[in-house]
Amino acid sequence: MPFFNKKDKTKDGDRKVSVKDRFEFKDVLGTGAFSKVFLAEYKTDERNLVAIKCIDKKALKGKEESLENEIKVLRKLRHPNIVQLYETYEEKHHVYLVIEL
Ligand SMILES: Nc1ncnc2c1ncn2[C@@H]1O[C@H](COP(=O)(O)OP(=O)(O)OP(=O)(O)O)[C@@H](O)[C@H]1O
Repeated sequence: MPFFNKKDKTKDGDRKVSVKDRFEFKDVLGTGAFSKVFLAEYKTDERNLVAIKCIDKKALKGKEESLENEIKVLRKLRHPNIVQLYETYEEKHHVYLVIEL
């Protein structure tokens, strides 16, 4: 499932960087139908807080295309009233959307 673009496939040497390498997860901000949303902090910049939507791939089954479309649209949107999608990560069991707080 190509949920992330080339720019997001950050490599640290030969190892793909995981979302937990880059962010410290804090409180739960809310829950959605397929996801849990966490407050998180970039490990490299402690002042930089984001929301990370953690989507369970199992719960998503059959609706992957809708998520791909949502990601495509969110990547293009730039509007003061719409939270910006910064990065996406895909791991074995989850897709992570790093979103403006
Ligand atoms: N960028 C954000 N900043 C702060 N809180 C957020 C943010 N995104 C989501 N939340 C919180 O997490 C809750 C769930 O968000 P989510 O986007 O998953 O809702 P949903 O659209 O119902 O979910 P789903 O896409 O799984 O159907 C929201 O109601 C809100 O409280």
